[in-house]
Amino acid sequence: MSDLLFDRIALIGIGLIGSSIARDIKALGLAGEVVISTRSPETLKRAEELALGDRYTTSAAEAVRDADLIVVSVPVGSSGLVAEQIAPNLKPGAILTDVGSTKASVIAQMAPHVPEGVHFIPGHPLAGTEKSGPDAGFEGLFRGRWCIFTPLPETDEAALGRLRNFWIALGSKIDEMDPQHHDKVLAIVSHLPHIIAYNIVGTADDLETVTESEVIKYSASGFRDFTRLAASDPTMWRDVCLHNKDAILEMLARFSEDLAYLQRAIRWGEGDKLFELFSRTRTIRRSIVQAGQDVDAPDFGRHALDPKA
Ligand SMILES: NC(=O)C1=CN([C@@H]2O[C@H](COP(=O)(O)OP(=O)(O)OC[C@H]3O[C@@H](n4cnc5c(N)ncnc54)[C@H](O)[C@@H]3O)[C@@H](O)[C@H]2O)C=CC1
Ligand SMILES: O=C(O)C(=O)Cc1ccc(O)cc1
Repeated sequence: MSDLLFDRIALIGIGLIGSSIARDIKALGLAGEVVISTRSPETLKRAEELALGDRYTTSAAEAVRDADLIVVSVPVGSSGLVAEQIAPNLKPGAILTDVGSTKASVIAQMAPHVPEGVHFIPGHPLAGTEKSGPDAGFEGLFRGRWCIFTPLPETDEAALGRLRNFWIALGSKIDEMDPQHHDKVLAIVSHLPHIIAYNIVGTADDLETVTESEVIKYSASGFRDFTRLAASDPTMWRDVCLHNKDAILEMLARFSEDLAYLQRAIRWGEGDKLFELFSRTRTIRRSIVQAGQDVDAPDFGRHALDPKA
Protein backbone atom coordinates (compact mmCIF):
# COMPACT_ATOMS: atom_id res chain seq x y z
CA MET A 1 0.00 0.00 0.00
CA SER A 2 1.30 3.45 -0.90
CA ASP A 3 1.51 6.21 1.69
CA LEU A 4 3.24 9.06 -0.14
CA LEU A 5 4.87 11.59 2.21
CA PHE A 6 7.31 13.37 -0.12
CA ASP A 7 7.43 13.78 -3.92
CA ARG A 8 11.20 13.47 -4.12
CA ILE A 9 13.62 12.22 -1.47
CA ALA A 10 17.40 12.52 -1.90
CA LEU A 11 19.58 10.13 0.10
CA ILE A 12 23.20 11.27 0.45
CA GLY A 13 25.29 8.29 1.62
CA ILE A 14 23.94 4.82 1.03
CA GLY A 15 25.64 2.62 3.64
CA LEU A 16 23.96 0.67 6.46
CA ILE A 17 21.70 3.56 7.51
CA GLY A 18 21.05 5.20 4.12
CA SER A 19 20.24 1.88 2.46
CA SER A 20 17.96 0.80 5.32
CA ILE A 21 16.04 4.07 4.93
CA ALA A 22 15.90 3.49 1.14
CA ARG A 23 14.52 -0.03 1.61
CA ASP A 24 11.78 1.23 3.95
CA ILE A 25 10.84 4.14 1.66
CA LYS A 26 10.43 1.70 -1.21
CA ALA A 27 8.56 -0.95 0.76
CA LEU A 28 6.17 1.62 2.27
CA GLY A 29 5.78 3.79 -0.87
CA LEU A 30 6.73 6.96 1.01
CA ALA A 31 8.20 8.87 -1.96
CA GLY A 32 7.34 9.60 -5.58
CA GLU A 33 11.03 9.37 -6.49
CA VAL A 34 14.19 8.43 -4.58
CA VAL A 35 17.51 9.89 -5.77
CA ILE A 36 20.64 8.26 -4.37
CA SER A 37 24.06 9.82 -4.16
CA THR A 38 27.30 8.58 -2.71
CA ARG A 39 30.91 9.56 -3.18
CA SER A 40 32.33 6.31 -4.50
CA PRO A 41 31.20 5.03 -7.94
CA GLU A 42 31.53 1.39 -6.74
CA THR A 43 29.11 1.92 -3.84
CA LEU A 44 26.72 3.79 -6.15
CA LYS A 45 26.81 0.89 -8.63
CA ARG A 46 26.03 -1.55 -5.83
CA ALA A 47 23.07 0.61 -4.72
CA GLU A 48 21.77 0.48 -8.29
CA GLU A 49 22.23 -3.31 -8.48
CA LEU A 50 20.21 -3.57 -5.28
CA ALA A 51 17.57 -1.27 -6.86
CA LEU A 52 17.53 0.94 -3.76
CA GLY A 53 16.35 4.06 -5.63
CA ASP A 54 15.08 5.51 -8.92
CA ARG A 55 18.05 7.68 -9.96
CA TYR A 56 21.75 7.51 -9.04
CA THR A 57 24.55 10.08 -9.13
CA THR A 58 27.96 10.62 -7.54
CA SER A 59 27.14 14.35 -7.35
CA ALA A 60 25.41 15.21 -4.07
CA ALA A 61 24.64 18.68 -5.49
CA GLU A 62 22.83 17.09 -8.46
CA ALA A 63 20.90 14.66 -6.25
CA VAL A 64 19.26 17.31 -4.06
CA ARG A 65 17.88 19.38 -6.95
CA ASP A 66 14.09 19.71 -6.43
CA ALA A 67 14.12 17.26 -3.49
CA ASP A 68 11.54 17.82 -0.72
CA LEU A 69 13.43 15.73 1.83
CA ILE A 70 17.20 15.26 1.95
CA VAL A 71 18.68 12.69 4.34
CA VAL A 72 22.45 12.89 4.88
CA SER A 73 23.82 9.52 6.07
CA VAL A 74 27.60 9.91 5.91
CA PRO A 75 30.30 9.64 8.63
CA VAL A 76 29.91 12.71 10.89
CA GLY A 77 33.29 14.13 9.84
CA SER A 78 31.99 14.52 6.26
CA SER A 79 28.76 16.38 7.19
CA GLY A 80 30.19 19.87 6.62
CA LEU A 81 31.59 19.00 3.21
CA VAL A 82 28.28 17.49 2.07
CA ALA A 83 26.33 20.54 3.35
CA GLU A 84 28.67 22.84 1.45
CA GLN A 85 28.26 20.79 -1.75
CA ILE A 86 24.46 20.61 -1.68
CA ALA A 87 23.68 24.12 -0.33
CA PRO A 88 23.39 25.94 -3.71
CA ASN A 89 20.81 23.43 -5.02
CA LEU A 90 18.54 23.06 -2.00
CA LYS A 91 14.95 23.97 -2.81
CA PRO A 92 13.27 26.61 -0.58
CA GLY A 93 10.89 24.80 1.77
CA ALA A 94 12.87 21.54 1.59
CA ILE A 95 13.59 19.56 4.77
CA LEU A 96 17.25 18.69 5.34
CA THR A 97 18.07 16.11 7.99
CA ASP A 98 20.92 13.80 8.96
CA VAL A 99 21.38 10.59 10.97
CA GLY A 100 24.79 11.27 12.54
CA SER A 101 25.74 9.72 15.89
CA THR A 102 26.93 13.08 17.25
CA LYS A 103 24.82 16.22 17.08
CA ALA A 104 26.58 19.42 18.29
CA SER A 105 29.44 18.97 15.81
CA VAL A 106 27.13 18.08 12.91
CA ILE A 107 25.08 21.23 13.57
CA ALA A 108 28.25 23.35 13.77
CA GLN A 109 29.44 21.88 10.47
CA MET A 110 26.17 21.96 8.51
CA ALA A 111 24.09 24.92 9.78
CA PRO A 112 26.34 27.68 8.38
CA HIS A 113 25.78 26.31 4.85
CA VAL A 114 21.99 25.91 5.02
CA PRO A 115 20.23 28.62 2.99
CA GLU A 116 17.33 30.59 4.43
CA GLY A 117 13.99 28.91 3.74
CA VAL A 118 15.40 25.38 4.04
CA HIS A 119 14.35 23.51 7.20
CA PHE A 120 17.40 21.88 8.79
CA ILE A 121 16.37 19.32 11.44
CA PRO A 122 19.26 17.21 12.82
CA GLY A 123 18.32 13.66 13.76
CA HIS A 124 19.77 10.41 15.07
CA PRO A 125 18.09 6.99 14.81
CA LEU A 126 19.25 4.80 17.70
CA ALA A 127 19.39 1.69 15.57
CA GLY A 128 22.19 -0.03 13.77
CA THR A 129 24.64 -2.90 13.74
CA GLU A 130 28.41 -3.35 13.45
CA LYS A 131 28.11 -3.80 9.68
CA SER A 132 28.48 -1.10 7.01
CA GLY A 133 27.83 -0.49 3.31
CA PRO A 134 24.67 -0.82 1.16
CA ASP A 135 24.46 -4.62 1.49
CA ALA A 136 24.32 -4.36 5.29
CA GLY A 137 21.05 -2.41 5.42
CA PHE A 138 17.69 -4.06 5.87
CA GLU A 139 13.99 -3.26 5.90
CA GLY A 140 12.58 -2.63 9.38
CA LEU A 141 15.86 -1.57 11.04
CA PHE A 142 14.18 1.42 12.70
CA ARG A 143 11.02 -0.37 13.82
CA GLY A 144 10.43 0.11 17.54
CA ARG A 145 13.65 2.13 17.94
CA TRP A 146 14.08 5.71 19.12
CA CYS A 147 14.89 8.51 16.72
CA ILE A 148 16.16 11.64 18.49
CA PHE A 149 15.71 15.09 16.93
CA THR A 150 17.87 18.00 18.12
CA PRO A 151 16.01 20.88 16.43
CA LEU A 152 17.40 24.39 16.31
CA PRO A 153 15.38 26.94 18.32
CA GLU A 154 13.77 28.57 15.27
CA THR A 155 12.60 25.28 13.69
CA ASP A 156 9.31 25.39 11.79
CA GLU A 157 6.66 23.23 13.52
CA ALA A 158 5.07 22.08 10.26
CA ALA A 159 8.44 20.86 8.91
CA LEU A 160 9.14 19.11 12.21
CA GLY A 161 5.75 17.41 11.98
CA ARG A 162 6.47 16.17 8.43
CA LEU A 163 9.83 14.71 9.48
CA ARG A 164 8.24 13.17 12.56
CA ASN A 165 5.66 11.48 10.33
CA PHE A 166 8.43 10.12 8.12
CA TRP A 167 10.22 8.40 11.04
CA ILE A 168 6.92 7.22 12.51
CA ALA A 169 6.17 5.60 9.13
CA LEU A 170 9.51 3.76 9.50
CA GLY A 171 8.25 2.52 12.89
CA SER A 172 10.37 4.78 15.11
CA LYS A 173 9.49 6.50 18.37
CA ILE A 174 10.49 10.17 18.39
CA ASP A 175 12.15 12.17 21.13
CA GLU A 176 13.61 15.68 21.16
CA MET A 177 16.51 17.10 23.17
CA ASP A 178 19.17 19.73 22.87
CA PRO A 179 22.34 18.66 21.02
CA GLN A 180 24.70 18.94 24.01
CA HIS A 181 22.45 16.74 26.12
CA HIS A 182 22.19 14.23 23.25
CA ASP A 183 25.98 14.08 22.98
CA LYS A 184 26.40 13.42 26.72
CA VAL A 185 23.75 10.71 26.84
CA LEU A 186 25.08 8.99 23.72
CA ALA A 187 28.66 9.23 25.00
CA ILE A 188 27.78 6.90 27.89
CA VAL A 189 25.21 4.57 26.26
CA SER A 190 26.85 4.15 22.84
CA HIS A 191 30.24 5.79 22.35
CA LEU A 192 31.94 4.49 25.52
CA PRO A 193 30.80 0.89 25.00
CA HIS A 194 32.34 0.94 21.51
CA ILE A 195 35.58 2.52 22.76
CA ILE A 196 35.81 -0.03 25.60
CA ALA A 197 35.22 -2.84 23.08
CA TYR A 198 37.92 -1.54 20.72
CA ASN A 199 40.26 -1.30 23.70
CA ILE A 200 39.67 -4.73 25.23
CA VAL A 201 39.95 -6.49 21.86
CA GLY A 202 43.13 -4.51 21.14
CA THR A 203 44.58 -5.48 24.53
CA ALA A 204 43.72 -9.12 23.97
CA ASP A 205 45.38 -8.97 20.55
CA ASP A 206 48.52 -7.43 22.07
CA LEU A 207 48.57 -10.28 24.62
CA GLU A 208 48.44 -12.97 21.94
CA THR A 209 52.19 -13.59 22.12
CA VAL A 210 51.98 -13.95 25.92
CA THR A 211 48.97 -16.27 25.84
CA GLU A 212 50.08 -18.22 22.75
CA SER A 213 46.88 -17.51 20.80
CA GLU A 214 44.64 -18.87 23.54
CA VAL A 215 42.69 -15.60 23.75
CA ILE A 216 41.13 -16.16 20.36
CA LYS A 217 40.97 -19.96 20.67
CA TYR A 218 39.09 -19.95 23.97
CA SER A 219 37.17 -16.69 23.53
CA ALA A 220 33.99 -17.12 25.54
CA SER A 221 30.78 -15.34 24.85
CA GLY A 222 31.68 -12.27 26.94
CA PHE A 223 34.72 -11.58 24.77
CA ARG A 224 32.77 -12.43 21.61
CA ASP A 225 30.18 -9.75 22.49
CA PHE A 226 33.00 -7.20 22.61
CA THR A 227 34.40 -8.36 19.26
CA ARG A 228 31.04 -7.63 17.60
CA LEU A 229 31.17 -3.98 18.68
CA ALA A 230 34.90 -3.81 17.90
CA ALA A 231 34.15 -4.89 14.32
CA SER A 232 32.24 -1.63 13.72
CA ASP A 233 33.28 0.68 10.91
CA PRO A 234 36.66 2.38 11.66
CA THR A 235 35.90 5.56 9.70
CA MET A 236 32.54 6.05 11.39
CA TRP A 237 33.93 5.52 14.90
CA ARG A 238 37.07 7.58 14.33
CA ASP A 239 34.73 10.43 13.38
CA VAL A 240 32.45 9.87 16.40
CA CYS A 241 35.47 10.03 18.75
CA LEU A 242 36.86 13.17 17.13
CA HIS A 243 33.44 14.90 16.96
CA ASN A 244 32.16 14.14 20.47
CA LYS A 245 35.54 14.61 22.11
CA ASP A 246 34.50 16.60 25.21
CA ALA A 247 31.56 14.41 26.27
CA ILE A 248 33.53 11.20 25.61
CA LEU A 249 36.53 12.41 27.63
CA GLU A 250 34.22 13.43 30.49
CA MET A 251 32.57 9.99 30.53
CA LEU A 252 35.93 8.21 30.19
CA ALA A 253 37.21 10.09 33.25
CA ARG A 254 34.19 8.95 35.27
CA PHE A 255 34.60 5.43 33.92
CA SER A 256 38.29 5.31 34.89
CA GLU A 257 37.49 6.48 38.44
CA ASP A 258 34.85 3.78 38.84
CA LEU A 259 37.22 1.18 37.39
CA ALA A 260 39.85 2.19 39.98
CA TYR A 261 37.23 1.62 42.72
CA LEU A 262 36.59 -1.85 41.33
CA GLN A 263 40.32 -2.53 41.06
CA ARG A 264 40.80 -1.56 44.73
CA ALA A 265 37.91 -3.75 45.84
CA ILE A 266 39.46 -6.72 44.05
CA ARG A 267 42.95 -5.99 45.43
CA TRP A 268 41.71 -5.73 49.05
CA GLY A 269 39.27 -8.61 48.81
CA GLU A 270 36.23 -6.41 49.43
CA GLY A 271 33.66 -8.93 48.24
CA ASP A 272 30.70 -6.96 49.61
CA LYS A 273 31.55 -4.00 47.35
CA LEU A 274 31.84 -6.28 44.32
CA PHE A 275 28.61 -8.05 45.17
CA GLU A 276 26.74 -4.74 45.64
CA LEU A 277 27.85 -3.39 42.24
CA PHE A 278 27.20 -6.65 40.37
CA SER A 279 23.71 -6.85 41.91
CA ARG A 280 22.88 -3.26 40.94
CA THR A 281 24.00 -3.76 37.33
CA ARG A 282 22.09 -7.03 37.04
CA THR A 283 18.89 -5.13 37.91
CA ILE A 284 19.63 -2.62 35.16
CA ARG A 285 20.05 -5.38 32.57
CA ARG A 286 16.80 -6.99 33.67
CA SER A 287 14.86 -3.72 33.39
CA ILE A 288 16.29 -3.09 29.89
CA VAL A 289 15.30 -6.58 28.74
CA GLN A 290 11.88 -6.12 30.31
CA ALA A 291 11.42 -2.79 28.48
CA GLY A 292 12.62 -4.45 25.27
CA GLN A 293 9.79 -6.97 25.49
CA ASP A 294 7.34 -4.08 25.26
CA VAL A 295 8.91 -2.99 21.99
CA ASP A 296 7.67 -4.72 18.88
CA ALA A 297 11.10 -5.03 17.28
CA PRO A 298 11.90 -8.72 16.81
CA ASP A 299 13.76 -8.00 13.55
CA PHE A 300 16.26 -5.76 15.26
CA GLY A 301 17.17 -8.40 17.79
CA ARG A 302 17.64 -11.02 15.12
CA HIS A 303 19.94 -8.84 13.02
CA ALA A 304 21.86 -7.31 15.93
CA LEU A 305 22.64 -10.70 17.42
CA ASP A 306 23.45 -12.64 14.29
CA PRO A 307 24.06 -16.21 15.51
CA LYS A 308 26.65 -16.73 12.73
CA ALA A 309 28.69 -13.69 13.83
N1 LIG B 1 26.18 2.16 11.87
C1 LIG B 1 25.27 2.40 12.78
O1 LIG B 1 24.89 1.49 13.53
C2 LIG B 1 24.69 3.78 12.93
C3 LIG B 1 25.26 4.87 12.28
N2 LIG B 1 24.74 6.12 12.45
C4 LIG B 1 25.34 7.27 11.74
O2 LIG B 1 24.92 7.18 10.40
C5 LIG B 1 25.90 7.70 9.52
C6 LIG B 1 26.17 6.67 8.43
O3 LIG B 1 26.62 5.48 9.03
P1 LIG B 1 26.55 4.08 8.28
O4 LIG B 1 25.43 4.06 7.33
O5 LIG B 1 26.65 3.05 9.33
O6 LIG B 1 27.93 4.15 7.50
P2 LIG B 1 28.40 3.34 6.19
O7 LIG B 1 29.88 3.33 6.22
O8 LIG B 1 27.66 2.06 6.06
O9 LIG B 1 27.91 4.32 5.04
C7 LIG B 1 28.43 5.62 4.85
C8 LIG B 1 28.07 6.09 3.46
O10 LIG B 1 28.52 7.44 3.28
C9 LIG B 1 29.19 7.56 2.05
N3 LIG B 1 30.08 8.73 2.14
C10 LIG B 1 31.16 8.89 2.93
N4 LIG B 1 31.67 10.12 2.76
C11 LIG B 1 30.88 10.75 1.85
C12 LIG B 1 30.88 12.03 1.25
N5 LIG B 1 31.80 12.93 1.57
N6 LIG B 1 29.92 12.32 0.33
C13 LIG B 1 28.97 11.41 0.01
N7 LIG B 1 28.91 10.17 0.55
C14 LIG B 1 29.86 9.85 1.46
C15 LIG B 1 29.86 6.21 1.86
O11 LIG B 1 30.20 5.98 0.53
C16 LIG B 1 28.72 5.29 2.33
O12 LIG B 1 27.79 5.14 1.29
C17 LIG B 1 27.09 8.06 10.39
O13 LIG B 1 27.09 9.43 10.63
C18 LIG B 1 26.85 7.30 11.68
O14 LIG B 1 27.41 7.98 12.77
C19 LIG B 1 23.60 6.34 13.16
C20 LIG B 1 22.97 5.29 13.79
C21 LIG B 1 23.49 3.95 13.75
O1 LIG C 1 25.61 -2.23 16.84
C1 LIG C 1 25.28 -1.70 17.91
O2 LIG C 1 25.17 -2.36 18.96
C2 LIG C 1 25.00 -0.26 17.98
O3 LIG C 1 25.06 0.33 19.04
C3 LIG C 1 24.61 0.41 16.72
C4 LIG C 1 24.64 1.91 16.77
C5 LIG C 1 25.80 2.56 16.44
C6 LIG C 1 25.85 3.94 16.44
C7 LIG C 1 24.72 4.67 16.75
O4 LIG C 1 24.79 6.01 16.72
C8 LIG C 1 23.54 4.03 17.07
C9 LIG C 1 23.50 2.64 17.06
